[in-house]
Amino acid sequence: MSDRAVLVVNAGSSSLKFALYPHEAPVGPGGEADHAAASAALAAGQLEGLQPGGQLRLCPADGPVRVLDSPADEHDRYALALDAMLQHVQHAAPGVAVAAVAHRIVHGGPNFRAPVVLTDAVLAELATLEPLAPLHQPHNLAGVRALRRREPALLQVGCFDTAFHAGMPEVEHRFALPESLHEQGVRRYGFHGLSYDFVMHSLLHTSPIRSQGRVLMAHLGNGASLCAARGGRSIATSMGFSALDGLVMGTRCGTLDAGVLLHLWRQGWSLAEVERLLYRDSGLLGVSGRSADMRELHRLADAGDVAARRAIEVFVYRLRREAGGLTTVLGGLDLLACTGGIGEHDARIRAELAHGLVHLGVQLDEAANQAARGDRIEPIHGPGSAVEVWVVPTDEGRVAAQAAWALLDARDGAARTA
Ligand SMILES: Nc1ncnc2c1ncn2[C@@H]1O[C@H](COP(=O)(O)OP(=O)(O)O)[C@@H](O)[C@H]1O
Ligand SMILES: CC(=O)OP(=O)(O)O
Ligand SMILES: [Mg+2]
Repeated sequence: MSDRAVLVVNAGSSSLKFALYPHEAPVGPGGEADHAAASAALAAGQLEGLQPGGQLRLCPADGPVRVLDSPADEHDRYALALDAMLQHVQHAAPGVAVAAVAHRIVHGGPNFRAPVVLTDAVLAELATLEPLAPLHQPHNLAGVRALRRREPALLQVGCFDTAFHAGMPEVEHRFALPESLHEQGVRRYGFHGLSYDFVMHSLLHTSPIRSQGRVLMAHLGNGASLCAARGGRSIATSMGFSALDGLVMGTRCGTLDAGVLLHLWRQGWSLAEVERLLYRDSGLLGVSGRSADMRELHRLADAGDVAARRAIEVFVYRLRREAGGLTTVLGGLDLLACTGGIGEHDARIRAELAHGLVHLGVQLDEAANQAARGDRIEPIHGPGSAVEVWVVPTDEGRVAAQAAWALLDARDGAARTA
């Protein structure tokens, strides 16, 4: 076993997911990583209760939950939680040194199109993007700063959700707004890029030809988006300037007529109230008035709850509508891939999406769809389907770890030749 590993951190508003990955040599014809052959994470889990007033807990992926002290001061909370995480990974992988920490950072803005070492200057620039992803960016950066305070010498690397979409054509990333705003960076960026990168590389091994054709990837989790890819690269995506656009999400509204915002402002809503409405009180939660969790909504809808059923119907309708638009951009469809918590586990939503694309020749193997558990990559299309359909369990952490290793290897190489 390798004696060095990269710790991947994905910090959210109340929890921080972590996983420790050993060194993985890039393999495959183009030097790309073979996700299918990759070894498992050496340790994984999450810290919960990071929000003020929360009960801090360390929840290892394969062990009992540890309840931690919960100091009131935010810096003390982070310090205590990170101590517990570092102790846990040292215990779970004895003798393995953490060579770097790779962070999932959702917004890289116009300038960060590849993984980067997180210096103070980089952090300051990334902080200016916080208003564009208020559910994610402030927490992503808080994780970096807290680790920096605790381990100042540790190399920290930022890996951006937006980077996978950096090559989208201009017509896709431009808003129909004046040039001056475009120059300020008001454009579409796209998100969930680490997930799409993982899915695309996974498909390259199972469907080497079709994965390079017209591919639609559906990342359906708490946040949700679609990505159209050709030649393995993103050419269009449903999320835009911020992580609000596109599909209906757990608590986010997705695409919204900007006239609604003008209407609310005229009614006297404050900026904070509008932000809260769009990011936290809308989506599945807003429409149902019940829950942001798709499992819970199915349970309620099956028991006859009309509002829960309506939320699922709006989610599915908008998913199909957006999928239709992107397949037109692609000029047809060779492969559809489903990932994220809902995409991996929810056979009913997968079927709803696939049935909305029958006109393109999508045909499911209904039994295979029902049987797919999201624990491995597997096909769910029928024998006569013109389009391959795959369930792909995503691993954003592995993409971040591989990016960090590439940076570390390049540094080691440069140090040897210096
Ligand atoms: N077995 C399941 N069946 C249906 N939905 C599921 C299942 N497991 C998770 N989900 C849904 O996935 C969503 C969370 O997705 P996930 O990708 O885990 O979220 P996050 O964006 O926080 O990483 C929730 O709506 C949850 O209900
Ligand atoms: C960008 C985004 O929405 O991420 P998540 O799905 O993790 O909330
Ligand atoms: Mg997610």
